[in-house]
Amino acid sequence: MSFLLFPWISVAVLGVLSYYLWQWTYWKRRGIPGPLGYPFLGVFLDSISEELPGPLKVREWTKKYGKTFGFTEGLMKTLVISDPDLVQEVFVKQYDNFYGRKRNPIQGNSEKEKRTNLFSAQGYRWKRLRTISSPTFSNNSLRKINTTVEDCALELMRHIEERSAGGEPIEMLRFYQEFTLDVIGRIAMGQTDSQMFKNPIFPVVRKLFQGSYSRLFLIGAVLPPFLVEIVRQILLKTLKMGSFRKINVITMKAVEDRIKQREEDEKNGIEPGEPQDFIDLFLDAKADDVDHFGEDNGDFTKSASYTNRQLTTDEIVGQCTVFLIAGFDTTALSLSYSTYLLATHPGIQKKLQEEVDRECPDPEISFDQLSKLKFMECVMKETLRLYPLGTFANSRKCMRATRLGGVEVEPGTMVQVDTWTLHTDKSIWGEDAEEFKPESWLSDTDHFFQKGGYIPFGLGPRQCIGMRLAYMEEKLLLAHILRKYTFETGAKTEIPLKLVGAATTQPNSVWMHLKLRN
Ligand code: HEM
Repeated sequence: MSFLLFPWISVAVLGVLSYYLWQWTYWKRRGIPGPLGYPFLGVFLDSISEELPGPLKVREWTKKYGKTFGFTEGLMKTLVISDPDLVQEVFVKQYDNFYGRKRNPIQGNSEKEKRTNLFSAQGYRWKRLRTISSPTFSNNSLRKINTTVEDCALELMRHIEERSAGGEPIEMLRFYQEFTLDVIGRIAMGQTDSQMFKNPIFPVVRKLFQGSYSRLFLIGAVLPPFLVEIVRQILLKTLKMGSFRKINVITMKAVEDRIKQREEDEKNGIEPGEPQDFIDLFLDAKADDVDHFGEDNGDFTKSASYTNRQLTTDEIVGQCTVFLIAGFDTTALSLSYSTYLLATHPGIQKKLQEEVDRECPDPEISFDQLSKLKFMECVMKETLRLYPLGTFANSRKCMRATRLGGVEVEPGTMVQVDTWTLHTDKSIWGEDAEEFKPESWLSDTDHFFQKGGYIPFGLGPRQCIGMRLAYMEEKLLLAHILRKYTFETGAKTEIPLKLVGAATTQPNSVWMHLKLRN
């Protein structure tokens, strides 16, 4: 019997191998330049190499192959772009052709999962989640959580005071991660008080962003489709995805507890008060206009199971979890890069301190005072220009055949922006594009707003939903720190920063002395 099966198995294996080889030469056959890597794997080994973080490797390739090039990782094919017009085309003008985001198959099928989230969902499901979630990040909602965020900032100040009292330097990235986790824990995961430096999920969350785990995760790109689900289940039970599960369990409990508490309050005739956090806001949220979207293509039509105007418990857990994952490291990194740039540009730091002293004279810093910190905003914008974050998210999946700058793009092709190159393109930013010059955001910024030229939070309908929250957290914390301290570099500070990472880029460390101001 096995003898009879042999020819069929051989044909099947040969078929799979030939298909992999055919895909490996995909861009070459179309005359698009790019790194070939190895047969079957494409550039997968470069993606997991520790030599250079992924986004910086892509920047090197742009230098070599130009502003449009392609690469493959197993069966996944990616077109990389760094021309602002093409970015605008993909993210805005041709949004209907590119409404999915690049995803590794090991992340599962966002169409089928009960607990999908805003980051992974696409089509109608994404639109519904986005419509329901958007009010949660409005000025009105952020104003309500300003006190909680300030509480977290003041708690971090206590830890900074303790740690810096003897003149010891502080590793600021670690401190900022404690702050951002505390904020998300308190506004999206049901945490009732500060857990700074004692939160049991801190190592679990941090692990998600560590290089070795991120690299393992990338393996899904090169597996044949029939193996993806098997490997996914193994990873879910063991490594990185085990961390996802722990976070999900904590959030699920918080949401269920809140639902029970609301039911009990209702039974006892207690009037619902002001929403305390995102869980309350999500439980209250309704999308009245969700079925009035006018897309004329089939992808946005409602599937029977997701027409509910309110979020299901699973969806609330999905949203809160993704806010933790999308908001924890990004905001902490942005604060770390700003800190480094301020310490290495003392004149700019002084100017910022003067603004903070002028605009925030009271012990507490109000939501309205934050909007007066214009120079602070320039510092944050300029930081994200020089050190863009989460750049892997600045990607789209082609959903229907189209053309992009003369290149035919087939459905299933991923389009990735090389944000690092875009943000220092001399034709947009001038000859001193690599320099830190926040004051230029104060003056005529028309040339900065070349459409598609500056995308720290992405662009178009899928732009980062947490942008205003991130700015609010950063402004509040930096204002409190800079009123009291000046950042100074020391022997342990790495200058220039040593950048590490796999799918993301982060500084190896950001050691700072916090010198008390007179
Ligand atoms: C400095 C901090 C942050 C940076 C630099 C950042 C950056 C980004 C980028 C580049 C994208 C992709 C946008 C696109 O595809 O057009 C994104 C999407 C997203 N971000 Fe952020 N982010 C930050 C903070 C946050 C925070 C605090 C949250 C939530 C609490 C958050 C939640 C999300 C979500 C849910 C998406 C997906 C949006 C969608 O597809 O509809 N981010 N972010």
